[in-house]
Amino acid sequence: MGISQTVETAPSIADLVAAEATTSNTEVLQWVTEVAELTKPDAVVWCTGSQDEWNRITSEMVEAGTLIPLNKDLRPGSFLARSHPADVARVEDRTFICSENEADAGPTNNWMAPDAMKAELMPLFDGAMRGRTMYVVPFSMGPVGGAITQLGIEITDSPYAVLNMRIMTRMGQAALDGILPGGEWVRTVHSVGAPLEIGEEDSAWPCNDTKYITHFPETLEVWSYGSGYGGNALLSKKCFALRIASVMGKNEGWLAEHMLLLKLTNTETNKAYHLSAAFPSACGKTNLAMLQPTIPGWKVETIGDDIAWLRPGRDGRLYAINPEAGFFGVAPGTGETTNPVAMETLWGNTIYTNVALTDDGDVWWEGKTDEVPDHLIDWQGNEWTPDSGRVAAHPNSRFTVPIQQTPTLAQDWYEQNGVPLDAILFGGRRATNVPLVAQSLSWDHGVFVGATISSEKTAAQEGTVGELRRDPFAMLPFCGYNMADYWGHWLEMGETLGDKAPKIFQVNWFRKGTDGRFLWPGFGENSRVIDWVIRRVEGDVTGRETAIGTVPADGELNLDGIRVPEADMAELFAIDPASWLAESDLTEEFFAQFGDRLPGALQDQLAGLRSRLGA
Ligand SMILES: Nc1nc2c(ncn2[C@@H]2O[C@H](COP(=O)(O)OP(=O)(O)OP(=O)(O)O)[C@@H](O)[C@H]2O)c(=O)[nH]1
Ligand SMILES: O=C([O-])CC(=O)C(=O)O
Ligand SMILES: [Mn+2]
Repeated sequence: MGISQTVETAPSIADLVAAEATTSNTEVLQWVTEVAELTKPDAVVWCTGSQDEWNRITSEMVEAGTLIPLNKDLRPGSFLARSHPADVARVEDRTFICSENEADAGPTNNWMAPDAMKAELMPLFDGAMRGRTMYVVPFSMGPVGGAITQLGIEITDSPYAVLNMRIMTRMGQAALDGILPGGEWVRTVHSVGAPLEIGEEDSAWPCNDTKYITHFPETLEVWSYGSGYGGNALLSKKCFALRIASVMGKNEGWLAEHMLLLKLTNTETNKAYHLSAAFPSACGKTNLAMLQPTIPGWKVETIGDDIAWLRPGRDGRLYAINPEAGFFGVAPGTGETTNPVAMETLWGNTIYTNVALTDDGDVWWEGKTDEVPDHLIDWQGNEWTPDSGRVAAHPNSRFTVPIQQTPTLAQDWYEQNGVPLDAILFGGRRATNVPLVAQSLSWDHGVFVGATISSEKTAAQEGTVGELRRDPFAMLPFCGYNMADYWGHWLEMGETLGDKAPKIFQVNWFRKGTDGRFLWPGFGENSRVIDWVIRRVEGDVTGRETAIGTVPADGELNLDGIRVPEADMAELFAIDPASWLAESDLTEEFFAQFGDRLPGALQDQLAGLRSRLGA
């Protein structure tokens, strides 16, 4: 039903909202009505998450030219979307934490006072959905009713966002029914910021040069304007599940983390372990989550690839869930040899964004196959041949696919109350300095290690690829409050967990030789590192203590069946005190910006490191 129909008594916006409403919760109805009155859409659709709804929206988008259906025999139920060439990644400089007090956002976030931000946003949202349909998308992060689960609603004028949300979350009626009067839920609003005049033709990827990704942690709201790209538009993901949830967790005694989650089973003893790992964007979470061990003795199953919520359980251990229901993964570099599990997962029902199209209606990206096709349509819709001199797929091109298609999915993904964690890994992309693996000397030292992670920039955020930046806990762009308070919260969690706390390790798959090649083969071979990690957890190996942590002693890392030259192995574990001292100076500078909010325990850890390095 549209308000553009020429009847004398055009229905009011409130009527439009109420007519199709699938809830009687007055708080929800009132909020949806307010947003509709502000944004002035032509129509309102309450999403139920049904297959019919999916079919209808995909057909409409194919007709509008926004989605290209892929060859049904090769990729059933799958589509390609090409974004605007300037709307391809998260926009961190346009991302704001709008807490009442600036100090609560901390020095690593852009901040604006909530009232000031709302005053800036409201004129933009006023009429932003004109000529478009407003979708009301209820979703659950985690199994509905679970101990760690949270609920939210995204209002969006992007059907692309709706389809992605249906894959990425438990979206639909059950989530809406779970929102009880007076209950806690997160309100998120998204507009591509491209209202249509009557008769104006739409573009395939509407967006706006002006972009705002704004978070209001005190009122549990997200307002996102101007971008259709995943991390900016799928508000369940980085906006809610990390930025807002990290604040909820701080207040309620849990943690929202940029972590993959996996289950490991020792095939001899049948004992199961759970491990989470925080690596910055495009630094290997999806790959590790789908690890295919190259050594015998381990079965690896996937639980999550990007976000984990952690909460102490009744038995005093730390429990984790993957709040999401799909993967929004980096396409380039994903291939049969690097990540066969992902390739199998992608058999169908997938939305591809900014990859290349083959002549037979399939998708391609750099690294998908060894041989490069002779002809493609590139991510911008142009003819492409291998001598075009440019990439066929955007470096941050992505696939969105339901987690349930993963052949290695652990039954634990369905666990209402999560899985107990045995180990936590922190990592980054470091060409130098950081060894392949090192165990932290204590929980506090582990928090220090997490707090001081730096990594080379990737294509997942705008900016210069390769530049080294601090990315504490891989949360630099995702922590919704003062990072120093966040470290304090982690330190407190260690006190709460005591000797039931998971063990903390640092890893680096990306160390390079002077010739620029990776020293470690990575991917499936990372199982050798995980194997050592679990043997440390069990106390089966002693390791060798160094200034920066405990590394495998000679012979402890299983290298059966691979050939890494001895010189490379030595370089992978080389710890150069001079460069670590130089790094300590940078850490001191980095810490200084937090002033007296920096927990004293981290200062102590820095002093301890320097003294172990012989300073
Ligand atoms: N050399 C090397 N490259 C790796 C390894 N694991 C992953 N990569 C590459 O790193 C890139 C990103 O990997 P992903 O697993 O998609 O990264 P992610 O952390 O899930 O990224 P986000 O979805 O942005 O959070 C891909 O190009 C991978 O091929 C590894 O062990 N060694
Ligand atoms: O948020 C996104 O757009 C994709 C992602 O996982 C990341 O960048 O970490
Ligand atoms: Mn991520």
